[in-house]
Amino acid sequence: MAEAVITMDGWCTLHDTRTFDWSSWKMTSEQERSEAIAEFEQLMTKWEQTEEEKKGSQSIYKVVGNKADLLFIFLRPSMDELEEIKREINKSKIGDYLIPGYSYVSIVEMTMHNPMDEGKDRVLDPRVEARLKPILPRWEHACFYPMARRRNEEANWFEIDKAERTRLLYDHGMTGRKYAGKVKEIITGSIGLDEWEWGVTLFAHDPLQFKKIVYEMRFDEVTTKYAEFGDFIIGNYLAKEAVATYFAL
Ligand code: VOV
Repeated sequence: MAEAVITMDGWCTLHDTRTFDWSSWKMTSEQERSEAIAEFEQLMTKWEQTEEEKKGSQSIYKVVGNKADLLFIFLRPSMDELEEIKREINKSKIGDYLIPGYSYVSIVEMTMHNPMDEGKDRVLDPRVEARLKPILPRWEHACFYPMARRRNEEANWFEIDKAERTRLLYDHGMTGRKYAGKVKEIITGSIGLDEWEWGVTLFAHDPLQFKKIVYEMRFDEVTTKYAEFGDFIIGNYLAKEAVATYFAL
């Protein structure tokens, strides 16, 4: 029987997509609209304070395709807080127009696969802490997709030797390193929490880099042999200062 790898787990994560009900919004009075926007900005300020206190992080993206209009990413120490945030949005005035769409629940994850880390106490390393409780980079673009490792007769990730899995992920990490400064990744584990096994959240200044890294990784053995992918979603960063403009008619 193959050995399970030890994971280190960090903040709980919610990817929450919403479609904006523009038709109803257009029928709403200007005063109601500005009150809804002001209340939403206050919510964002509250979330920012949580981030300043290092008790979580969040970001909002304007979704490019028609899968949704907005993608919210929230990271918090507990699932309770994530559910509370969702409820807070739904109860807010603007929540009346934010129709819930696809969502994904997972937990920031690092595995002990990296052979270069063998023997080191990763828990005490502040870089590990920063990766498990990440402050989302305010880069211009984000890309999210869920994925799983293949589990069929010819290729079963959960059956192969731990050393082999470490080798494959090491090679994967080497490909990833080429994108330092261009792509940042947050891997969240979702086994037992959502439909796939991992959520991949990528950040880039230039969205072309998403295409390049995902393409290049398709040639890594770990992806070629063992990766299955869900739907991709691409968004452009929405800063608090730009919220009023986003909702303006
Ligand atoms: C931005 C670049 C980048 C870098 C540097 C990087 C490095 C690393 C390292 C060193 C490790 C292993 C140790 C750990 O920390 O867990 C991982 C782990 C993982 N990765 Fe990764 N990855 C990147 C990027 C990156 C991408 C673009 C993808 C999507 C795959 C693709 O084909 O589209 C991905 C997936 C994953 C997954 C699902 C895991 C967990 C697998 C498991 O079975 O446990 N990843 N990853």
